[in-house]
Amino acid sequence: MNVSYLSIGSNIGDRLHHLTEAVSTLHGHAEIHVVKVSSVYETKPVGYTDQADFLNIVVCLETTLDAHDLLAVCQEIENGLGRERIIRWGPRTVDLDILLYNNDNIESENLIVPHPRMRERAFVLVPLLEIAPTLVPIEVDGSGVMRWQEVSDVDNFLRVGK
Ligand SMILES: Nc1ncnc2c1ncn2[C@@H]1O[C@H](COP(=O)(O)OP(=O)(O)OP(=O)(O)O)[C@@H](O)[C@H]1O
Ligand SMILES: Nc1nc2c(c(=O)[nH]1)N=C(CO)CN2
Repeated sequence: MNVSYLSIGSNIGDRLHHLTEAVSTLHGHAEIHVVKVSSVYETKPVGYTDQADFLNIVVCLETTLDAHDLLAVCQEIENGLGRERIIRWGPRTVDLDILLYNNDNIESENLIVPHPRMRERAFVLVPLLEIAPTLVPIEVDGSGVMRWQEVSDVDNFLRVGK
């Protein structure tokens, strides 16, 4: 089973409805099981700033789809909810980005994973931290390539004090 994390954002129309529809369509797919959904965060637009605030979430899912087929499902959901691509980083009814797919590094023409801008985006990192607090980026042997992996040995930690 493959594990993937997606970032989902919306800043047009009924933003919460768009997020809910995206999650329920993912979960309704025969080859996708949504495991965790973060809280909903209202965030200031990043990149192109002259647009409305976003609602953002991150979801964790298990899937038998490969990463490219998962991207196709994400794009079908975007199109189904009326996504139009007019301005780069501009307003959208819904946007689904693949952040991580297992521990894979993918660089194809239409898919880069881990998502190349995820480490600069608080609207990604804060909900990701909420649902995956032991997932950390670790550089592979000084190569500049980052792998996100679970830190080990946390099971025996005991939180003390506050
Ligand atoms: N990890 C990824 N997740 C989703 N799309 C990706 C990914 N890597 C590459 N892409 C490609 O990026 C293209 C543009 O996607 P989109 O229009 O949603 O970009 P964006 O969300 O506005 O910007 P950003 O990529 O910075 O989040 C898509 O057609 C897709 O093929
Ligand atoms: N706050 C916020 N800003 C963005 C978002 C987003 O989802 N939330 N998505 C973008 C392109 O993926 C660009 N800017």
